[in-house]
Amino acid sequence: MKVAKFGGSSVADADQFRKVKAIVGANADRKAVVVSAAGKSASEPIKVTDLLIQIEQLRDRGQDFLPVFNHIADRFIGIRDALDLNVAIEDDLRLIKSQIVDASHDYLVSRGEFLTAKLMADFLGFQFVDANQFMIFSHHHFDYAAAKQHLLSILTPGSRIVVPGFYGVDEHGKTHLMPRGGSDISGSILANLLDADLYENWTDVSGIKMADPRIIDQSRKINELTYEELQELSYMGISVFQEEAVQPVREKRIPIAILNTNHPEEDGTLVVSHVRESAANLVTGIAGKKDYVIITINKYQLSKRLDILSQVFSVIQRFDVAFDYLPSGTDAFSFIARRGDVKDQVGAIMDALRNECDLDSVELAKDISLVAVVSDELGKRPAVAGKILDMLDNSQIKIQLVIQQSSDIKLVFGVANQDYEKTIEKIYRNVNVTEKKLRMAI
Ligand SMILES: Nc1ncnc2c1ncn2[C@@H]1O[C@H](COP(=O)(O)OP(=O)(O)O)[C@@H](O)[C@H]1O
Ligand SMILES: N[C@@H](CC(=O)OP(=O)(O)O)C(=O)O
Repeated sequence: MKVAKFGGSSVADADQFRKVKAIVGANADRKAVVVSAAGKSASEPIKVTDLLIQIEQLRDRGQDFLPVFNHIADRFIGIRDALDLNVAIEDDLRLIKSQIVDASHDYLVSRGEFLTAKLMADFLGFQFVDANQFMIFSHHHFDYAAAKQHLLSILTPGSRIVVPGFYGVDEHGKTHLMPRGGSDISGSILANLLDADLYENWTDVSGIKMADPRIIDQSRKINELTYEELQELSYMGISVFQEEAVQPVREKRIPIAILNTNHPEEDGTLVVSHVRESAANLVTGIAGKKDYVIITINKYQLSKRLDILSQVFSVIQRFDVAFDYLPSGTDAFSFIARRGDVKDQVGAIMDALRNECDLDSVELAKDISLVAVVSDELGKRPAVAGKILDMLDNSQIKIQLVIQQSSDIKLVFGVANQDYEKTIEKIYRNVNVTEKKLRMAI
């Protein structure tokens, strides 16, 4: 059997619902469907999830949230009426409206998936199974054993189900929201629980492109890639698949197919444990994110000074800042974090490091982008990394740092924010032009 997850863009309006029905109806193996909340469409510039977040913000500021709520309600009633469904969605909307004043963040923001799944279940003629009946989290970890037991008690032989993505329930019976993009995780967990043969992830692009299609027009599609490569690309910013959604299917070696709801006839991307020789490229994908800050700590023979390292870490711990990378050398190490995670604490962190730690110097670099080149080949053939560095060396882009972990499949460059798009473009064009030459040279 297959688990099919449809993203926000695939369920944004009645026309998209019809496409989903055609896809699901085309293969009887599609027995479990997971949906996100209605997303952006030509006439709807804001995802329902973001509208729900707006409601929460307005509520917390004591402002009127009803116009935003009414807009959401009209969207769902509009889809219901356009599809001629019998679901009494007004009852659900009335209940949600009455709960807004006291609702938790997780409960309120999860309602988009709940309402979308209710409509989709009716439209497909499938059983609606609420995620709070079996997506059980215990102390922030997913409880596979309990979840499977609950799910099996709900399913009847031959049942076909629709499940809302993005949330589950915690050990206290409260709604547990996953990170943004979390319906991908729900689908992956469901595929694991049901031992699916395939996890289909339906979105608005025909597979994963080698580089962000918003930067590289007509970017080449990745036909096959490994779970590990996908995880690295997702971590580094491709929004098409949530990073934490890889592990549940990887564990059971369930392949993932990334497919296009608007063009179901097109081949997508297949994610597997091992890529066929004929499908492998020297560089699988390029991804990145803007707006990092880098704090570099310098101290003579730092690698031998555990006392100093512990002073530094106690400062970092006090500010409770998540970091993405921690490259180190003999006399220095850098602490690389997203600007959003550091917020406005950078000045205070720098002061604390200078005042409380016995360092030679502390440096700060802001407005840095990280660009990652991901490929299984990097681990196998280190010369590929050298060739890519050569290419950038000739391109007038100032590389501020390079990170390659030993057995890694990823090479990360730090560049100024203003060089972000140019760096991706340079690597993309050069890799494509020289792929054949590189193959011969190595
Ligand atoms: N390398 C890439 N390949 C394909 N899509 C990408 C890539 N990087 C970023 N994207 C973006 O990811 C989007 C799909 O993800 P998302 O918006 O989460 O879809 P959905 O609404 O289906 O969940 C695409 O529209 C595309 O703009
Ligand atoms: N609706 C949630 C969860 C999700 O997975 O959405 P999407 O499939 O549209 O990325 C979000 O916007 O984060």
